[in-house]
Amino acid sequence: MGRWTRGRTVGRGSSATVSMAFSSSSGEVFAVKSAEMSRSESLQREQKILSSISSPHIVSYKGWDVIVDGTELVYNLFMEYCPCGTLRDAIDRCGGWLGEAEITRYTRQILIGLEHLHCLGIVHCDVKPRNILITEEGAKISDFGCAKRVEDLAGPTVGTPMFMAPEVARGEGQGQPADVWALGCTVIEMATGKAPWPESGDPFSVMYRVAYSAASPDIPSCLSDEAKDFLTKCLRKDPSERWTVTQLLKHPFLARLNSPVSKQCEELKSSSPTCVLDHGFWSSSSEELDHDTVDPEQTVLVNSAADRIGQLSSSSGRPDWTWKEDWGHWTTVRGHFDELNRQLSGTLCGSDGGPIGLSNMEGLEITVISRDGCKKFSKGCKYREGGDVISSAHAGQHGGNSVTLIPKL
Ligand SMILES: Nc1ncnc2c1ncn2[C@@H]1O[C@H](COP(=O)(O)OP(=O)(O)OP(=O)(O)O)[C@@H](O)[C@H]1O
Repeated sequence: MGRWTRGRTVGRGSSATVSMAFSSSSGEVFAVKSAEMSRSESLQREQKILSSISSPHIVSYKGWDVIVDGTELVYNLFMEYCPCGTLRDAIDRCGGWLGEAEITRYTRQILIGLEHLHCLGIVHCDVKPRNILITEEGAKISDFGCAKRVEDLAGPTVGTPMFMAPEVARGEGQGQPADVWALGCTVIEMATGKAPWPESGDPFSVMYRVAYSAASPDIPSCLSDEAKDFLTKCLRKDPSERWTVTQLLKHPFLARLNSPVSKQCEELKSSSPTCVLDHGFWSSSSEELDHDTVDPEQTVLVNSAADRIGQLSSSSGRPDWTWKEDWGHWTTVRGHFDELNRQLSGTLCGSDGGPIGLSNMEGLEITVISRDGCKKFSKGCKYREGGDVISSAHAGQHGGNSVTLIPKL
């Protein structure tokens, strides 16, 4: 990647921090996922997997490096920057659930990405809306920190309780059918705004229920018959009976790409707040995870033997679930962005390549580049809000060009 500059933090997970970044040599904007070298094992595993795959529906790999930060070595994984956030953010922006046409489109795109992975003998192991990124080209699978090759499936079980297939929750194995189950759960979250088992409480109860009860996730009644049938094929309890991604890509549900949103969902949507997409990508606030509670939608690492779920199951010999200590949380950038965007609309002027006036901004030095040509327009502009807030912005008065501001650190 050559010389590059770190920008605004756009997300934090349990293992790493993701920031925007900017290449000084090419002008390219990309994302960098960073972890201290001593805690970068999962990031390095992610690098190995991501560097071996290429699909329009998987986030693109751009390289890696190690840098010295003070006394620490930091491992960095570079990938394409996805400016529209995650699928969970998209659900929130649209008032809490998506219409069936959007669900169909995203589901097909996720399946295309999964088919590529599965053909290469890789299991993602943590498919969920928070790990699907949205770009202008649609949905892209991201976060390969839990991914495994089928020949290495013996390692610890990983995943997110509410999206775990029964065989995974029982500790019996985590093959490609587990990704299909998690895709079914993702469809449920797109349709209802909630992951399956919303009433089950803490993650241990969720996993116990998934593993040992006869219950299946509720199929949203607002979905069409084709969508419901698609879900039943994803959510078969026996992994050997679950459809494969290749079979699912041929399911009639996905042939209905231009179908109207089902009536009940349409009614629900029309009685909900206006879709905030109308107001621009970054105007809504995102959900912050509560650090003090264990969130069943958070990725967990499940080690060996039998304590916690064993307490719930009352019988011995059941698997023990050990959680990652460091839960991480989302960083909200949108409040800052809104302010930044307003200032930009008022102050940007000139045409492509011409001068840009940002004179009423003070504080952080920034570089302005266009998103289309990644061309530098101006250096040393000042941004009033302070901090390293920078994200993509739409500058209406700048010939309709989108511009990206990169902090000069
Ligand atoms: N390429 C990207 N472009 C834009 N934002 C991204 C990108 N990759 C990640 N993010 C943001 O950073 C957040 C954390 O990234 P990611 O899920 O990969 O981290 P993690 O540490 O592996 O998380 P987890 O706790 O699920 O293991 C994402 O949810 C998303 O909001």
